[in-house]
Amino acid sequence: MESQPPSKTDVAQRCPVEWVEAMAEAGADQYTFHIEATDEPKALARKIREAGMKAGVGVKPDTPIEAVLPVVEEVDMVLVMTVEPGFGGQAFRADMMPKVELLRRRFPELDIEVDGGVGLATIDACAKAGANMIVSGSAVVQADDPRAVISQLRQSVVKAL
Ligand SMILES: O=C(CO)[C@H](O)[C@H](O)COP(=O)(O)O
Repeated sequence: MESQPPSKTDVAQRCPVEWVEAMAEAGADQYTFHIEATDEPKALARKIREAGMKAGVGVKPDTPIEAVLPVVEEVDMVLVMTVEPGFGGQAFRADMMPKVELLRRRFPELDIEVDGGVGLATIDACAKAGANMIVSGSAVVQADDPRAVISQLRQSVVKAL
């Protein structure tokens, strides 16, 4: 059987607990919820793992990183939003990099993702801060050569690991 690419789901909506089983049944490998969307992040993370997926927790720009620290031991990845969630094409928030740096210092093995405004002009700041997973929308889809951009983004992260 051909191997399938990993399937990753970011759920920014309210009531993220309602979608866990459906996403697992649909074949998602990882389920990321936003810390602002639940009062019970640890229980949600456990439910996601029990459903056979990796658990991720995201934090919006206006939320202090301290909000996710109690949950880190229960998740596989922390997503630091570098724009307000909602749509692509927004400007990268460099002032979010201290959140990434703090996480990397405290959790050397943790997967740390950044999402929003990440492209060739901003990837080095993310990589240097300690991000090892990135989401890049506009910079890739609007590029003349998307493959080359993806490759350069990847190289920047790998170089900093
Ligand atoms: O939906 C998003 C944020 O909610 C996009 O994933 C994110 O903004 C990436 O797009 P871009 O690289 O264009 O910023």
